[in-house]
Amino acid sequence: MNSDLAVEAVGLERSFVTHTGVLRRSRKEVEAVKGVSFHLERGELFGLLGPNGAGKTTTIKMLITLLLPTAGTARVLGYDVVDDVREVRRRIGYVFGGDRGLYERLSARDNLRYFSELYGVDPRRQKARIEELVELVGLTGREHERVEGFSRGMRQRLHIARGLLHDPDVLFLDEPSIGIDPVGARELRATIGSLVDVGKTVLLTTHYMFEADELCDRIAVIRSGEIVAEGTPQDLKRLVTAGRVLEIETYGVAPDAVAAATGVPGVQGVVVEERGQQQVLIVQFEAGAEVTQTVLASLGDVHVGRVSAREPTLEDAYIQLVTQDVPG
Ligand SMILES: Nc1ncnc2c1ncn2[C@@H]1O[C@H](COP(=O)(O)OP(=O)(O)OP(=O)(O)O)[C@@H](O)[C@H]1O
Repeated sequence: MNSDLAVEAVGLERSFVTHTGVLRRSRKEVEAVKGVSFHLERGELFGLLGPNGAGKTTTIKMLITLLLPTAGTARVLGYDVVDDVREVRRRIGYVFGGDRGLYERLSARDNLRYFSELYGVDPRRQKARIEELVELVGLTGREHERVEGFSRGMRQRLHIARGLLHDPDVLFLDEPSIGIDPVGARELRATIGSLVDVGKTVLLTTHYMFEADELCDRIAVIRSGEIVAEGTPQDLKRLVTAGRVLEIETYGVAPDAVAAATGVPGVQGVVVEERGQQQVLIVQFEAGAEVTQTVLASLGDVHVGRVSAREPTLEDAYIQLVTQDVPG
C-alpha cells in the first residue's frame, strides 16, 4: 500500500445476499464487485465507467465507508476504509446523481449554511467558505434564490458545493450529470474540471463518454464487477481501435450479414447500434486498410443509407469493451 496515493483499492470485493420467492425462499448471492484494483494519484481526475449494474456505485460506497468490503482492502490518503473510518470521512466528499437532498424553500446560500452547521464547519470560516464555493461552482449572483427555481444542472453544482463544504481532498461524484440538458452539462463539466485546478482529487462515474473523454486523466472500465481496461482516454481508444471507424446506416440488416462484414480482412470488429428504424454498423478496421467496398459487398442486398469514415471515439472503445471479448 502506498500512502502517497489519493485512493488505492486492492482486490476489492463485495457480494450481496438476496432472498427470492415467498413460499420456497431461495438464497441468491450476487457478486457485485469481484476483486477490483486501481489507484488515483493525488490531483487526478479518474473516471470509473461501466454499464448499469457493473458495480460502480458499490465500489464507491466501499471507498466512502458506507459499505464494508467482503474482501480486499482500500485506502484513501493512506487511511484504511474499514479501520480508519473517521479519518477517511473527514477527507472525502461525495455527490450522488439525482437532485434530492436540498431544501427547496431555502436559498442556495441558506442550504450551504445549513449543511455547514451539519458538517461542523468552523462558524468563523463559514461565510467566506460559502462565498468561495458558490463562485467555484458558478452560482455567484444566484445564491440568494430559492432552490425550487433552480435547473437540475444548477442543483447538481450546488450539491458539489455542499460536498466540498468541509474542504475534503478527495471528491466522489457518482453520475453527477444524469438527466441534465447539454448546456447545464457543459457548465457542470466546467465545474468538475475546476475541482482539480484547486487541488482536489476526483473520482467520477458517468454514462456520457464525451464527458469522460473531456474530463478524465485516466479511466477504468468496469464490467460485471471486474475491471476490463484501464488507461488514459487515448490509451483506451488505441487499445480497442488501433485503426479507424466506418459507420454504415442500414435498414433491416440480418445477423449473417453482420457476421460476413466481421469476416472481411482488415476488419477488427462490428457493433450494431439500433437507432429507430435504422441499424448503424460501427465497423472498426485497421488503419490503412481499404475496407469500405468489401464490407458493403459483404452485406448483400441490404438497404444501405449514409456511409462515413471517422476517427474512433471513446464511445466506440467503451462499447467494444463492455460488449465484446477484450483483445489480448
Ligand atoms: N443492496 C444490495 N442488495 C443486493 N444487490 C445489490 C445491492 N446493491 C447493489 N446490488 C447489485 O450489485 C450489482 C452492482 O450494482 P451497482 O449499483 O454497484 O452498479 P452500478 O455500476 O453503479 O450501476 P448503475 O450504472 O446502474 O448505477 C447489481 O447487480 C445490483 O443489483
